[in-house]
This record gives sequence, structure tokens and C-alpha cells, in this order.
Amino acid sequence: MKIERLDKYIWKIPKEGDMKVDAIIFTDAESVNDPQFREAMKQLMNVATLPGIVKYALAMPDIHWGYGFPIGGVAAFDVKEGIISPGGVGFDINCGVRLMKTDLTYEDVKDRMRSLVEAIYEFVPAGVGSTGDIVLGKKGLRKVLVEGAEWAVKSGYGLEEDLERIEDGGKIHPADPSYVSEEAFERGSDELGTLGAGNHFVEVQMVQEIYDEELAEFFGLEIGTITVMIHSGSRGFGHQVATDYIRLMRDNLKEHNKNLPDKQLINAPFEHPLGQAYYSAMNCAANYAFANREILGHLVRKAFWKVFGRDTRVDLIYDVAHNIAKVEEYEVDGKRRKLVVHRKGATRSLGPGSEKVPSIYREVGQPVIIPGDMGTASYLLVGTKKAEEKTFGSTAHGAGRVLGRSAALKKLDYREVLDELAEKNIVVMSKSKKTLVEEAPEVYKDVDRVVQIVHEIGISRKVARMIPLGVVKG
Ligand SMILES: Nc1nc2c(ncn2[C@@H]2O[C@H](COP(=O)(O)O)[C@@H](O)[C@H]2O)c(=O)[nH]1
Ligand SMILES: [Mn+2]
Ligand SMILES: [Mn+2]
Repeated sequence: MKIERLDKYIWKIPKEGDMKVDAIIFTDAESVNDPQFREAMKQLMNVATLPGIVKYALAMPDIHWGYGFPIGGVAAFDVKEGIISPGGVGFDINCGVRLMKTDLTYEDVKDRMRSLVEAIYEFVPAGVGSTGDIVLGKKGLRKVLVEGAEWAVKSGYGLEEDLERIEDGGKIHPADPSYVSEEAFERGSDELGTLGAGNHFVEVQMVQEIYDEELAEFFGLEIGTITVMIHSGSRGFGHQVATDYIRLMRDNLKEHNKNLPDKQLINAPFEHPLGQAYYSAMNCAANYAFANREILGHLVRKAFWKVFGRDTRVDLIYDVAHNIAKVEEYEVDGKRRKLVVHRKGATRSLGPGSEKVPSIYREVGQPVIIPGDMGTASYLLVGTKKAEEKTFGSTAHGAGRVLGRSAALKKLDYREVLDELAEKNIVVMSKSKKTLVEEAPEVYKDVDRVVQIVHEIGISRKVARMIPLGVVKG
């Protein structure tokens, strides 16, 4: 594998073999020399062989190995000649993050963090296979799949004003539930308003550093402001949609997929009926996830109200998807083109003026939320025009994993992880001891490094850094 350095943080793997385009990687020298990074690069080179890929296959600095496509990867395909791939979206369709800000300061919460974390733990169902209070039949669930977060608000789980603070208004089209299997309906019936396990979390944070005073003021953030971040997705519903369509594409598109370098890259031509069916079913799962995070936001508000009183404000700043494929238009080599942009572990990052940015944020650009880990920090940034020009409007989605789950269990000890968090005064509650070890701060890359790279390259701009005070993990 030949890797050329183009700039301080930009690398290129020139096309070779069946690659149709180059691979471009945004990262630092330290990552390039890591053997695990090579595994993810092999996957990126495989993505570059897929039909209709446009311009380049991209890696964000949080890149790491994933199912077929690497996590932290972005690939755009021509709508006419290109494909759509479930592996390019991920099993947790529309996994994403939301950031809410409160009118509380560190002084208000510092002596009540344990009660607050306990209240969140009480209100938010979490853990493997957890179920919630909302149980829907097929008719009810169909509405969720079409209406997304709007369904949650109409049903009393959220506020009308939240909707313009969610990517695409929390509702994506086309989303036709007739493309969704019985099994997915079954799995989705009682998991709305649940966090899930592992990497999913609710985290109470404090703004600890501000990089852009004007933007921070615009978002209502000051040093000491208490924020809350929620990370979850489409639960078993999205997983089933992905599973169903991987099988359908494997069984029905044998000829089309016969030369794949990796069978996990299974895909359908975007315009093929199966490509269109997956696109629609995937959007149903995306809407399920938007509704899920809206309900989780409502449950977190209730937890704050229980501890700090009903007049406490917990306002949504923004909610982003980081596992999704979307039809978007970008200028490529001087020509406007309609593309199916796959962001698998990547955040959309649209600049000021973009019509896809809600009007309340259009003058500053789309809010970008990058979580780090439960012991270090997370960030609020804004999208940029440069991202629209260079990365199909994309940036990083997290710090990115460096240690696999089983390696973490071998290397780290539950008691030590707890002690490390306690030393930093971070209150943590988790459904499982194993999860806490698998998700220890050490398993993730240094988020400060990742964010500095996307900031310096200019594909998003730092606004504020938040540190964790209390975490609920699935
Ligand atoms: N602030 C926190 N960030 C966390 C925590 N656990 C994981 N993470 C970060 O989230 C991203 C999401 O990635 P995904 O691909 O698993 O969806 C991950 O890369 C980490 O950087 C946490 O408890 N708190
Ligand atoms: Mn997820
Ligand atoms: Mn995620």
C-alpha cells in the first residue's frame, strides 16, 4: 500500500488495481504509522472499487475498521451509475448524537451530580435489549417510520421547537414502511425511548473551554454552562433493516456483486428496485432513530426537572445523524452533481448559507457534535464551506476506537476504570460492568487530536469543549 503525504494532515493512497478513485485520508503521522490503521485503509481501498464512486473515498481522522466500509469513512456515488450499500451506512442506521444546554451552571449541579445521574438512570431505559414504556402496534409504528421526531412531539415526548434543531427536521423522505419486514416491526415495537448498550450514553457535561466567543454566545454557552449529550440510534429496528437488505442484496443481486473484494460491501445499484427499497427502509429506520432520540431527550428533561425543579430549561442545540446515506448535491470538478453520500461514522458539516441548514443556524453553519469518551471531553463545532468543497459536507463523528472490545477486557480492569473516573469526579452508572470496561476512555483515540485535525484542515470549526461530569451507559 503506497501512502503519499499531501499536507500536514492530508494523505493519499493513489488508485491501484480495481480502485476507480484515489483514497484521501485526513489524519496525523502518528495514526498513519499504526498497524490497525492499515486494516481500515485496506477497507477504504475496497470502497474505492465500487461502481459509480465519485472523486475519492474519504477517511476522517476517527477512521477505524468496520463492517465492510470503515467507520469514519465517507463515499459519494453518482445517483445514476452508483450504488447504495447497507455496509456503508452501518447496522445502527442513523446512530447519532444530540446536544442540549441547560440554564444551570457547575455551581448549581456540583453537589447534586449523584442524584442527577441516578434520576437519568431511573428515567432512561438502558442496556442490551432494554424496552421502554411505549409499545406500538404496526399502525402506530408505521406513523413513527414516516413522521420521525414529529411523531414524538405530537405524542407528548418533546417540544415543537426541537424539530428545527434536528438534522432534516427529524423526518426524512422517501420512507415507505411497506419496504420494512415483519421482523423489523416486531423488534421495533417496544424499543422506542431506549438508549441501548455499549457505546450509547447520556452524559452530563460542563463547558470547560471556548474557542469562538461569538459563536459560543450565539449558542448560549459560557464556561461553566451545563450541557447534556445523548448518543443512540435505531436500536433493533435499524439492525433488522440492515440485516434484511444485506440478505436480499446477496440473494438477488449475485451477478452485480460477483467481483466484490469483500462480501461485506454487498450493494445494489441505487436506481435498481432493491436499491430504492433499501433507501426507503433505511429512511424509515432513520426516522425511528430521530423519534428515539427525541423521546430520550424528553426523559432526560424529566430527570433534570425531578432534581432541579420543573422550571429548569433543557434546550436542544442540535441533533445529528452519523450513520446514514443521503442524496445531496455537490459541485464536483466544476459540475453540480446529485450524489448518494454514505457517511458511516461521519457527521454532516454544512457551512453558513447552506439551504439544508435550518434557518435559525444558517448564518453560522450547521452545529457539529463530536463526542470523545466518558473520561476526557466532547466538542461542539460548526460546519464549513470548505467541507462542502472537500468532503461532500462531512467531518469526524467521534474520537474513534483504537482498542477492540475483547482487547479492552483483557487489558483493563473494572475497578481501575471506576477509580480513574472517580478521581476526575465523574459519576458513572452502567447497566453492565463489562460495558464500562469495553468503553473505558483508553479504548478511544485522543479526541482533542481528532478535533484539532478537522479544525485545522477547516472541515469544521471548534466552538466549545465540554468535559464529562456524569455518565449513564447502557
Ligand atoms: N463523551 C462520550 N463519548 C463517547 C462515549 N462512548 C463513546 N464515545 C464517543 O462516541 C463516538 C461514537 O461512535 P460510534 O461509532 O460508536 O457511534 C465514539 O467514537 C467515541 O469517541 C461516552 O461515554 N462519552
Ligand atoms: Mn449506535
Ligand atoms: Mn454512533
